[in-house]
Amino acid sequence: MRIREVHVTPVAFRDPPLLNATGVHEPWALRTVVEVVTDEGLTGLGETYGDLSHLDRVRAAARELTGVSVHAHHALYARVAASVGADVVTDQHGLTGAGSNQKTVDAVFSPFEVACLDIRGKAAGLRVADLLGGPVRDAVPYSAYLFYKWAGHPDAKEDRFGAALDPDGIVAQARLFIEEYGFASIKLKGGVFAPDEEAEAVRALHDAFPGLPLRIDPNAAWTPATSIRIGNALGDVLEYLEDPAPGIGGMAEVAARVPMRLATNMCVVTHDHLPPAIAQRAIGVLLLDHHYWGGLLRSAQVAALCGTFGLELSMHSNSHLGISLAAMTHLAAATPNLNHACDTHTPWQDGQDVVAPGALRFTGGAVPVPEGPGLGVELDRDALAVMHEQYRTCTVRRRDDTAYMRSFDPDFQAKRAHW
Ligand SMILES: O=C([O-])C(=O)C[C@H](O)[C@@H](O)C(=O)[O-]
Repeated sequence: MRIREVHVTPVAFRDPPLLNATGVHEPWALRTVVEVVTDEGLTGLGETYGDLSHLDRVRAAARELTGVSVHAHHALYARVAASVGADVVTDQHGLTGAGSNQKTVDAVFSPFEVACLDIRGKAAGLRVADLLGGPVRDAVPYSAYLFYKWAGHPDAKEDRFGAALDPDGIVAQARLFIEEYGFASIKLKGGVFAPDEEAEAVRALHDAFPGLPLRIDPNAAWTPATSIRIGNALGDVLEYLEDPAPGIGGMAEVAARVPMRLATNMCVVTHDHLPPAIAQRAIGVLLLDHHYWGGLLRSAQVAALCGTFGLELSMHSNSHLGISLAAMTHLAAATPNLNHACDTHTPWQDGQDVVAPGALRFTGGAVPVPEGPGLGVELDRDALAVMHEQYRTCTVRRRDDTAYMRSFDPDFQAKRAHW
């Protein structure tokens, strides 16, 4: 079964004013939907980032894939690598990679690989989780992914989540998420306010939801010294501390002096980062992400490596749509050594999606593995057209830590602490 054509469609959906260490989420989140169509008329779906340089690379790769078998994983990878201008190399363990361009190639390859697995599942009447070795859990637990947040942009309609700018606001947001989705663990995106204020919010969550596993992720905005201080102050409360300080060296310094494991989706994001991170004992938990680890099969290889080296596993997310949620759920369901609830931005989509409703739902904070063959989700073409039109016409597409944030609150930058 060979690839006959590939459609690449950039889309935009409303993203609320969530705050993180680099600024505020755009009013629009950008994604790219990939449809791979075979000579037998089967279509597979993939989803990836929507920024322009990545989109250009995905489009260039798409043009090179006609005629490749959907079963030819390595040939597909080689074609994508060539389109990015990288040579495929095989290391002493037989693992293929793309040398110094590997991170770029892996990210471009991912949506095509997911789409081919979707097709292979549809052709065989099997779920993607079955193709990955079979699910070891029927439903995948996700965490309540909390953000400090403005109430809403003055130009946008008010959203139902309201503002969260202090511990009370964060606890109220958690309550909403838990009531609606049943989440049984909580992650707070930090790096926005002073570390001690954020630690106070974590304490408030601990008091409000005793027993629920908690994490905070300041996206490497803290120095190692601050990370060590906050890590020790929250030693009795955190399940893990995510990316407190920058770099493998910084993380290793912190890891040696705090009681909990450190997790990352920032300092270990490609194969080359694993040996130094393991040698320096910089991390205890890897946040897997098939969007940049090169799709589902390559992520499963990384998961196995983590098992070998005693690293625990969780899963990372950026703003995403249902195709990615389905892919993440199949991967997590078929990963025996996944130890922690996965991240997802799904609640922040607030119902906007390119997949038809019904196949993906949260129950008790978990998403049951979709039942249909392949990914088990269908494209909603009307929604795709609307979101593509939004992409074509939306104007503010870039994070701007000054102008856009000042449009919410002229004093915001002055209020930001320096750590
Ligand atoms: O560290 C993380 O979890 C992320 O990088 C996920 C997202 O990019 C998060 O920071 C966000 O959406 O602002």
